[in-house]
Amino acid sequence: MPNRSEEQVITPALLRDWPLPDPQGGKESRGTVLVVGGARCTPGAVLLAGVASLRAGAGRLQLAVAAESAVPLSIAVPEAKVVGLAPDGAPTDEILGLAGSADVIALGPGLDDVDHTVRLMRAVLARAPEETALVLDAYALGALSKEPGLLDRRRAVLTPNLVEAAHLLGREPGDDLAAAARELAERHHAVVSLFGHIAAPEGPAWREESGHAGLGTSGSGDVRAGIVAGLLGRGADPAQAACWGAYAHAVSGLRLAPRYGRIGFLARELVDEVASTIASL
Ligand SMILES: NC(=O)C1=CN([C@@H]2O[C@H](COP(=O)(O)OP(=O)(O)OC[C@H]3O[C@@H](n4cnc5c(N)ncnc54)[C@H](O)[C@@H]3O)[C@@H](O)[C@H]2O)[C@@H](O)CC1
Ligand SMILES: Nc1ncnc2c1ncn2[C@@H]1O[C@H](COP(=O)(O)OP(=O)(O)O)[C@@H](O)[C@H]1O
Repeated sequence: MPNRSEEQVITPALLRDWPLPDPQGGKESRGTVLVVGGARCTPGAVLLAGVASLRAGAGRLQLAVAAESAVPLSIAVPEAKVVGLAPDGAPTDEILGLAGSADVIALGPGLDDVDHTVRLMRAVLARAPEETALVLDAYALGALSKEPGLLDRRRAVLTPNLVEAAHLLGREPGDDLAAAARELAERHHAVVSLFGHIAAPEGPAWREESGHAGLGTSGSGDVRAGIVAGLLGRGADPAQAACWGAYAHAVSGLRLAPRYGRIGFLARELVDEVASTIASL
């Protein structure tokens, strides 16, 4: 483990020495991921995150989205169980039931109202057992910036982009993203994955160096959050899921470059590369 002031560079060798759990049983042994998000105009964010979690190895997938999108989404992702949110974004009993039994809950992709998200998170987290692993992304991070107590020291990975990091920090993150990731990890007692910089609340930190401009594409953050959720589902601990997830996200982009160049690929194309990127290690 590196000391608290140093970042360890994430290389294939480092990851090979830190192997992912390789559950040998059926899908039950690789965890159930519940993705809660998808407001009226952005249901696709949940599709990206959910399918990415399966590509990263999750056993089962459940999606909760704006009610009007539930049927089309269930057809677009036949691998998932899909349930609808109430019109004001409130969780239904059905969603709370799923939250009570999921191994991993990814909150935020595609939500678009911070107050609705605070309410939704409060209800979902009240129902989720303490051992449930969490991934907070997008508007779940906006909700956390308003109510820092929401997380309550659970096992969690936060995956902010730079805008979300600014909301969480209460200022622009500036040039020292390693320090920003560390500050957020300490403040929220959670693993933070910020633009290639990963910090654990206990002090260790890592740096992923294959990130590039092509990853800055609509929906890319949703994919990254989904990969981390899938890795947690198959049994990785939060720091391991964040490090493997940052690598799998960035290298999936590099693998698309021969076809599209370094920019211009789509977030959904990243999803298609995730399983083989992970398997290549
Ligand atoms: N904008 C787009 O074209 C797309 C958005 N998508 C999803 O749609 C949602 C909105 O994304 P945008 O990038 O448009 O987000 P915004 O530009 O509206 O906000 C960026 C971030 O700022 C934070 N925030 C916003 N209002 C806040 C407030 N009042 N208090 C505290 N924090 C606040 C949230 O954490 C939010 O994720 C996200 O959940 C994202 O996953 C994706 O589905 C892909 C397409
Ligand atoms: N130029 C870049 N270099 C390295 N990583 C990047 C770059 N652009 C984006 N990323 C990575 O991809 C993630 C998602 O990109 P972003 O444009 O913020 O998408 P979203 O709005 O979907 O969150 C970022 O949080 C970061 O980890």
